Amino acid sequence: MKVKQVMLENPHTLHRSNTLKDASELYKKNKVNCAPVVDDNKNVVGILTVFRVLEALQSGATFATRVDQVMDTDLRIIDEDTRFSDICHLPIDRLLIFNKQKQLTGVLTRIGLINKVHRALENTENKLAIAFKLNKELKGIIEAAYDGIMVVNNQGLVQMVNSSYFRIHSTTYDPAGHQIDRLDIEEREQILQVFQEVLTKGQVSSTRYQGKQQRELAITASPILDENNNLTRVLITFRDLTELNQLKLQSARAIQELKSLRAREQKDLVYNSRAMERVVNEALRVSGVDSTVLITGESGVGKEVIARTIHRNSQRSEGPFIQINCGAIPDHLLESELFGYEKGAFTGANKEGKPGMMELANGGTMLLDEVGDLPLNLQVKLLRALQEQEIYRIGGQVPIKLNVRILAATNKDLEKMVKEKKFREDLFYRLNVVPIHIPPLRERKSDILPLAMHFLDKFNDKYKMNKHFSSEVCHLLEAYHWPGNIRELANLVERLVIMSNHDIINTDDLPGYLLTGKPTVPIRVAIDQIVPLKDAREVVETELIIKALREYGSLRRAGDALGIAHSTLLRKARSLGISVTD
Ligand SMILES: Nc1ncnc2c1ncn2[C@@H]1O[C@H](COP(=O)(O)OP(=O)(O)OP(=O)(O)O)[C@@H](O)[C@H]1O
Repeated sequence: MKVKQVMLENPHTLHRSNTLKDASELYKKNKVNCAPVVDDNKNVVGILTVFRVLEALQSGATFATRVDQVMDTDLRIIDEDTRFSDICHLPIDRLLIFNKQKQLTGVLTRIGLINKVHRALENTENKLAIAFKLNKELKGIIEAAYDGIMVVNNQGLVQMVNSSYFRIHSTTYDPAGHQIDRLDIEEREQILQVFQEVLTKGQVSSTRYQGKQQRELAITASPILDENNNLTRVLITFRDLTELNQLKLQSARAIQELKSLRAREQKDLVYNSRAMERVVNEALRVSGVDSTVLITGESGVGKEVIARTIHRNSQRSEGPFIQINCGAIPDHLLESELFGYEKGAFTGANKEGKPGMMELANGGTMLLDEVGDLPLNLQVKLLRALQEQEIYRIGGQVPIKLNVRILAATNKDLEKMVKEKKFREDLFYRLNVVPIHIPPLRERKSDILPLAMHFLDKFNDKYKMNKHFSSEVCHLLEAYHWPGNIRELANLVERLVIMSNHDIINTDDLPGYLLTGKPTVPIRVAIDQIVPLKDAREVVETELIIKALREYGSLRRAGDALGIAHSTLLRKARSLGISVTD
């Protein structure tokens, strides 16, 4: 502390010709106990303290006595910038304080000093109280933080941690007072890393720590600077992501379940079997991402329905769903259907040119149905379009950027086709990013009745009817092996609704092949002589095949009734010498 901070500034002065009465009045009026004495030129010539006045009065002076007769002239002049500690041993009441220009700027008096010290003390006490309150509030805030907090000084000494730190670490071990590189905690390396980074770069640094039992922490270190921008401490926070991750997982599950419920509510998607539930869940899962999906399964199992489900539940649901059946469009038209063409691209082309299906699907989803029927030259073009996400119209020079999600469906064995070089391997892998296989209806029998009822409602509505199935019909529908899958079931139900004469659809209304699908009487074979097994088999097979062909009239239906593919039936019939036309 400097003298100028504790002196009495701009003191009132006495003129040397003033009397002791003048001096007493000055002291009284200004509540001081000394005054410098100046001459006509304002030069300080002495100093007069109350004590000196009393001494003088005791020794015979009167109030009329001039001050220059009793004042102290043995002057102690101190520079105002002198440190107080250097002069505090001197007689305080008699010190005159000058500035560098040798002008009187103050006096140092005991009373003044006491007053100043008192005021300073009061001030300090106030400030201390405020600081104390602030400190308490700050501690409260740090304690209230849900994140764990650790304060480390710039030497790496941990100064404090809050209670969330203990909660997050499930520990009572207090790291305060320990060096950061010697802490006995799992994520010491990570803490050290962010701490060092803050020290070297002076910036916030973060990292993650993946601990045992899926515990995950986000660790962030931030610099604390003093008023001169020097880094004094590092604040390290610990955020427990485990809970957050679990919440995320729970919300993802909830979304998934909601989707699942919504999908179940979708009127055109009926199922009850575990197998189909798995398929639908797979579809819902992939609907959240933009990957290519290859949907496989026999004809009529619901590949398109699943493709639509994926689209409807994806972020593209507001965009178009465009489907192209690669097997139904003649090869020479397929390219222009898929990619479009520019005006005048070929004779017969529309004058204005025409966008292809892929362009129409922009922002949405495109289903390449019967993708196995795509000719090889178009497979190359499709692959390029998928990889580049852009296409050229036929006759076009400018690429058109695409944002289309591709779904492909087939009832063919594409892997086999790849081996036979009928399908490009690279395109197969590009399409088969996520495979979804839909099992045939005969492998998910618990779906048959719900589907049959669904179609019954639908066609009753359509034809303004009120038909029902007899319980036997229900059994037979369930027992049948549905080679044409759901499409076949839908067609049959529509036919039954239209054709049956009564409100109850009974077994008489069913086609014969459905009745033989589940025999109502046990099979009996009449044997009247012993013959070798091989011959017996041939006889039985021949009779059965002839009977089936006669009854059903077509190879396919006869094959269905016998439970073999029509090609097998043809081969067998020929080998047994039965004449059939394919
Ligand atoms: N789960 C289902 N719920 C209700 N209807 C279904 C279901 N699955 C399929 N269908 C209906 O069955 C018919 C055939 O389905 P879809 O066209 O999706 O089969 P697909 O496997 O794509 O056939 P293809 O291979 O012949 O193209 C459609 O009328 C469809 O609406």
